[in-house]
Amino acid sequence: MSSGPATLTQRKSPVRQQLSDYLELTKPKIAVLLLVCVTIAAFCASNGQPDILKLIHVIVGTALVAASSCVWNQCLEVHADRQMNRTAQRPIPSGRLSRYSSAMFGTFLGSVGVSYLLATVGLMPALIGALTWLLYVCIYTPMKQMTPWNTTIGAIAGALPMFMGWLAVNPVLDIRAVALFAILFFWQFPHFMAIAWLYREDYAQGGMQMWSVVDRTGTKAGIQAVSGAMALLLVSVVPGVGQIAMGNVLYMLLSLLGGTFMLLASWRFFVIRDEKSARRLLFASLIYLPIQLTLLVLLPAHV
Ligand code: HEM
Ligand SMILES: CC(C)=CCC/C(C)=C/CC/C(C)=C/COP(=O)(O)OP(=O)(O)O
Repeated sequence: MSSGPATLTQRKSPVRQQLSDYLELTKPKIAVLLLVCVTIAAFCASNGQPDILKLIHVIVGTALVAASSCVWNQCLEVHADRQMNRTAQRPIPSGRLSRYSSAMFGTFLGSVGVSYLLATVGLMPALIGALTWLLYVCIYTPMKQMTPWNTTIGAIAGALPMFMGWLAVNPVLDIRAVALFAILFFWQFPHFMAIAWLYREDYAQGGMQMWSVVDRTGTKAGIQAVSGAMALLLVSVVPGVGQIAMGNVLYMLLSLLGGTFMLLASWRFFVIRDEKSARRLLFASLIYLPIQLTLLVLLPAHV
């Protein structure tokens, strides 16, 4: 006799389920792109030749601290996450993991991560890692319930790991380091405004004060996306300035092209504001960033 759909679907063993729940808590997809950014920053800071051991250390340390911050973010947002379709099935709100064990896991990852950075790549990357953790967990996370300006703070936390990658291999931040930070900072506005629009009902349900919630017409989210994309276009050209070389000219031209592509997708979203234009903008943002980062490593001759 058939015992129903449970026999048809492959269930994970309890141990595998727990492991995948702990992994899910760390938001691994965001972490991967963040670690690509850290790697690019280390390449740019060392004219394409980073000390490989230091690079590995900063990647491992940043991964641990970023994972910890994501775990703690979810420990603090259980009630809101339970109200939102997108997040209700996460390990803590769904009851698969307890808040206590998750908090212990997050604390463990964070302490090991900061100590590891301190021991392997020095004070500054460790300090920025700890500061980023505090900004994301203690300021951005509660701010989401208070004001739409939360995204600006979240974007600072999202962009600071660029400095961690840079400082792991070069003690001096220069204009290119600031440009890398600015590229990642401004990129987050089109990236997130598309998401904020797509999930506006969810965010409202969870009490999150996003621009798409406080202004239900979507005009303000659209303006934030377009303004972010404009600033992104401008700052993305900066790393090519400084030398008249073939690579630099090509870098600037391709950056202008990529920036225009992001600006057009943001503008289209601002004007149309429907599901399709928002999905396209989100997709464009996820394609644009790795390409722009690759250009940064390959093309400009560094002064
Ligand atoms: C204000 C800052 C940011 C906010 C509020 C934000 C929010 C989000 C949200 C809610 C999603 C899930 C969308 C979905 O489920 O359809 C997402 C996806 C994603 N974000 Fe962000 N993000 C921010 C910054 C960043 C940064 C700094 C990175 C990495 C450099 C990043 C990388 C990604 C990636 C790779 C995805 C797609 C992964 C997936 O499908 O789950 N984000 N972001
Ligand atoms: C080194 C270190 C500590 C790095 C951490 C930086 C980090 C994880 C940046 C991500 C940026 C960000 C605001 C993501 C969205 O979180 P969200 O809470 O809005 O997403 P959610 O609604 O899906 O939970």
